Amino acid sequence: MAGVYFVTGIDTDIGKTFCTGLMAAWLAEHGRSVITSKLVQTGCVGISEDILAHRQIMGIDPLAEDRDGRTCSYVFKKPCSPHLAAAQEGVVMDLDLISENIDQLARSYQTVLVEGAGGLCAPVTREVSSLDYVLAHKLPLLVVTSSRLGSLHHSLCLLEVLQQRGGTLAGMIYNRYGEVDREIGNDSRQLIAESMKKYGFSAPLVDIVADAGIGQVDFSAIF
Ligand SMILES: Nc1ncnc2c1ncn2[C@@H]1O[C@H](COP(=O)(O)OP(=O)(O)OP(=O)(O)O)[C@@H](O)[C@H]1O
Ligand SMILES: C[C@H](N)[C@H](N)CCCCCC(=O)O
Ligand SMILES: [Mg+2]
Repeated sequence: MAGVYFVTGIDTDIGKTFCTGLMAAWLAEHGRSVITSKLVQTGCVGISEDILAHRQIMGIDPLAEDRDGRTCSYVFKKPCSPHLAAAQEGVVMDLDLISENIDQLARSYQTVLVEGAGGLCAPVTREVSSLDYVLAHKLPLLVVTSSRLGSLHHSLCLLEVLQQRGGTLAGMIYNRYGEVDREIGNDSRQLIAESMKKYGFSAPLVDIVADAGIGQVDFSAIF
């Protein structure tokens, strides 16, 4: 399906950038025109480091849209939540500018994958969370979760809040990176799959192994 997807996660550092790059590479490999975007980047200067990582995984150079800031409207130096990083630099973010840039990308590409900052409920501004933004723009969600310890709690909270707030789940990605115990990893996956059903979500749950390359992934259940 074509369109704009919001890639979020159960937490920061969970593999959103890795999985976004892989999904974009997979879509391109399957003939789709695709671009990635980053809602807001913190922790670097210049071109968003997450966008650069997406391009590396996609095997392409940075695009004109990356250099002119259309794929990431705001980049802040402090490696923290966007609301604080922006305040530190005296910037008031214009969320309409962000969505105008995303809309513009969607006019030129079949699929736009927008990576969020942090987990789904993390703040973008002091008032607006990623989830608020996603619901306001009716964006389907691709949620990265993982087999690492602690993911069960975060995953079940996310599913509960998504059900309550009425979000659209297009897919869950089960990132096996950092898995230390196969039995725990398999059981957590099973429990997350059962919980998705319990909360009324029929979206696919797609596995990603550590260091997965394009030949080891299949996102056809999502796209
Ligand atoms: N399946 C994987 N195989 C190999 N490395 C991985 C995998 N998943 C994540 N990583 C690595 O783990 C680290 C954190 O992942 P990543 O940067 O994708 O997280 P993130 O959710 O995008 O974080 P942020 O909230 O900062 O955007 C990175 O070094 C990334 O390359
Ligand atoms: C700097 C870091 N890698 C992320 N890009 C920002 C994570 C914000 C998380 C906010 C929080 O949930 O406390
Ligand atoms: Mg990232």
